[in-house]
Amino acid sequence: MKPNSDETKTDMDFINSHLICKSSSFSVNKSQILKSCVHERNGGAFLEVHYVAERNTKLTRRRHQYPETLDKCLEIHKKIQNTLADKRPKRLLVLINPRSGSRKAEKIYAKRVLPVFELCEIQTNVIVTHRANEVKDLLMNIDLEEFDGVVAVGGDGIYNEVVSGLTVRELRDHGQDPDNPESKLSQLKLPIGIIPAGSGNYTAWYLNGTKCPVTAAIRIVMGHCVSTNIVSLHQGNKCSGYSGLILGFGLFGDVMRDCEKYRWMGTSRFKVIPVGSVLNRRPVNVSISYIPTENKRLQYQEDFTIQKPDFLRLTSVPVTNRKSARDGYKKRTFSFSDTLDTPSEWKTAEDRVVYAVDTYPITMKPDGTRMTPNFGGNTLELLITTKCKLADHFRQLKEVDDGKSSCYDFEFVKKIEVQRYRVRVLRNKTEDFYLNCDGEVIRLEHPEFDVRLHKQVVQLYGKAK
Ligand SMILES: Nc1ncnc2c1ncn2[C@@H]1O[C@H](COP(=O)(O)OP(=O)(O)OP(=O)(O)O)[C@@H](O)[C@H]1O
Repeated sequence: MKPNSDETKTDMDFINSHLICKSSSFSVNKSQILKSCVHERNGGAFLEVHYVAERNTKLTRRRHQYPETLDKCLEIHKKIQNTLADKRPKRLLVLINPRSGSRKAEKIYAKRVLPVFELCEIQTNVIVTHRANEVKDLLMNIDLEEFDGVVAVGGDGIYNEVVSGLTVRELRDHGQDPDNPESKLSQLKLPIGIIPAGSGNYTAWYLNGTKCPVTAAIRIVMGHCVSTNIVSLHQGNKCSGYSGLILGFGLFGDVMRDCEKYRWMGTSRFKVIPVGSVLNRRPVNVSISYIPTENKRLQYQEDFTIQKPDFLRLTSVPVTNRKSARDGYKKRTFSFSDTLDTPSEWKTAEDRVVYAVDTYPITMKPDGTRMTPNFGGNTLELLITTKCKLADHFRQLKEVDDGKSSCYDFEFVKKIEVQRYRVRVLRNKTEDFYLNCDGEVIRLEHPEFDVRLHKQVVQLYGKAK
């Protein structure tokens, strides 16, 4: 039976009063306990408590043993079991990219992650991939009811594959066409965990403040989730992908294409190659149109007393929540993508010659002198880098790389808060253009692409705020 919060609090006081009296310097709270077990030895007994210690941003496992009577051990153990959150996952689908980073993903999983999962008695179904896009295909057909969450072991690319696979699956399961940019996306069925074992590992780093795989594993077993946004990318009536980290056109597409050519250099390619790409930067003639955030009816997000028109209520609320929607609309069930896009909301950007057009679904916001990642915000920042001197461009990119809060305060960088945007390349037909989608290179096949924000559709196992 699920304990109520009063019982949990009392149980926790009880547990701590017993644990503290055995070791005055030690107490635990509910969110620190990984597991407890009772051992009998030489006619006596002891309670073993596995818990989490946090130092800076890193989490480590610790263990404490308490000699007690068997009855007392069993009593405390039972109360600990009651307090452990029922949202902790019990069955995980683990997808490992053996080619990630320095090809140590399998080893990292076996040595640093599996012991945490085993300790917490999590059942795992582990699949090591053999090729790119295998994960996307697999997630189309696998029985998702069998799992409480999906874990990607690798870099931002394998995370992207999991997001893309689950997104297409979600749309298909709700009778929506992934190739239609107007399709409404609801929250993905399963939370996603990321074990950093790739080259960049930015998503895991933003999420946990560290690239430590043990910390990521502990965050997964604790079951706390952070809601995050993604964007969809369409070109020529086809979905080209989804991004949860970066979608960059122009310079950032070229940088990634150049870096892919030098994959054999390992992670050092990201330090050297971009310099050459910037030196060879290409101005691109484009027309950019967008739906600005302020035009949208955002009050629906916050103000639950405002009633949506009936036709929106019936179409936008996920099936499982429709009853509560009819019963007074108590649940927060719809997202921005539920509102209607009308042609009158589109605006056109003035700039026609650009070096880069990019967006970050995890928005970087200034916090003092540094940029810090923000998950699940209401808007997407469309960053347009217009014509500028090479030296100034280098200076600005260096500030981005250093995570400085002033990195977009350059007059040649335009920042527009949007919900959606389109870029049309007014191009020279012989030139190829590329997009950087979470570190993967996508070649532009059509003169126009369409990008749309989907808010808080992904739940990531991570640090609860
Ligand atoms: N078995 C495989 N062989 C080759 N490529 C694979 C395999 N499994 C997955 N991939 C692809 O490898 C690409 C890169 O993977 P991943 O992001 O995990 O590593 P990375 O590029 O080293 O790290 P990061 O993206 O953090 O820089 C992804 O696009 C993924 O689709």
